[in-house]
This record gives sequence, structure tokens and C-alpha cells, in this order.
Amino acid sequence: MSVTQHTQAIIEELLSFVPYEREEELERLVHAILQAKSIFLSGAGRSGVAIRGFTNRLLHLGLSVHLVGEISCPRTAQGDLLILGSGSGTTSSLVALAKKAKSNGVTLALLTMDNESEIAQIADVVVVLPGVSPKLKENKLTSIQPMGSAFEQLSFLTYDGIILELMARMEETNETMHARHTDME
Ligand SMILES: O=C([C@H](O)CO)[C@H](O)[C@H](O)COP(=O)(O)O
Repeated sequence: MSVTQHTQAIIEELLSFVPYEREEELERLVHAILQAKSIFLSGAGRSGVAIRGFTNRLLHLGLSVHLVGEISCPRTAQGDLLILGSGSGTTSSLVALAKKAKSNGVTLALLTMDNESEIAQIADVVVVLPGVSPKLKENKLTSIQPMGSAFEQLSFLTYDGIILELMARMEETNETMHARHTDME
């Protein structure tokens, strides 16, 4: 197979996974974002790459957003929202952040493959995305891709789906968002 054929197969795989997403879980996340005073976001590795892209678009919507770990990241407070992207829901640095958020009265949201994972058990909002990972106890699906790739790609796309929904509800446009894009590039 060629690289373009592999790419096509990946897109077809993701399309076949989308129906496993639950609209009511995504609605709870959209609601939590709209209610939050400030939104803090984090993820490790490739899950973290996806959440960085999401943070950028939330900023373009005019929301108060912070990437955990950046030197500019302030202290959390009650009324804030922490969104974690973790396929396994067990990544140790994120477990620590989740516990800290809960003890500070911060609403905790998690995008994950495992709704019984350590973080999922204490999260207020859990969005389960389908995928496959060697880190999971049980894999119900199979993937043509290695490790957590399908989850990581689907989370990037789902974040963009959430952005489109937020744009509609917040009456934001491509133009209003572009006007907030950094001039420091
Ligand atoms: O980058 C990753 C790895 O290559 C698996 O595909 C993961 O995103 C990273 O290890 C974080 O794991 P999760 O918190 O389980 O998403």
C-alpha cells in the first residue's frame, strides 16, 4: 500500500469510529465550557498535541484559556474548568492535576477511551471517544494504527467539532476569530 492509501484507510477508520461518540456527553462538555470562568487544559504526548490545538481555537473564540505547565498559567479558582485529554485516563501527571482540580473546587472534564479510568472516576464530565490502546485493560475495537493514534486523531477532530458548535452558540465567525489570532508569529 502507498502512503496516500494508508491515509485514506486512516480516514475511513476514523469515520467508522465516530458513531460511537455520545452526543449527550459532548453536550455536557459544551455546557461546561460556556459556564466556565477560565478554562485550563492539559494532555500528555500526542493527546497533548491535540489539546494544544483546541486551546488555540478556544482562545480565538475569546474565552479565557490557559495551558497547564506554561509559565503564564495562573492559579485556578472555583468556577473554573480543567479539561484533560487522556486516552487511558491513567497518565500519572494528569491524575495529579485532576486530584488538585477537584480539591480546589474546579470542574473537571475528561476526554478518554476509558470511562472507568482513575481520572474518569473523579471527573464531573466524561466524554468517551472510541479507540484502541495497549494501556487499556480491554480493547473492544481494533485499529489498523499503532498505540493510541486513532483516539488522538479523533480527539483533535472532536475538539474541532466542539469549536463549530461553540461558534454557532456564541455567534462567532471566521472573521471575529481571526481578529483574535496572535500577531506575534
Ligand atoms: O503520545 C501518546 C502515545 O504515543 C500513545 O499513542 C499518548 O498520547 C501519551 O502517552 C499520553 O497517553 P494518554 O494520557 O493515555 O493519552
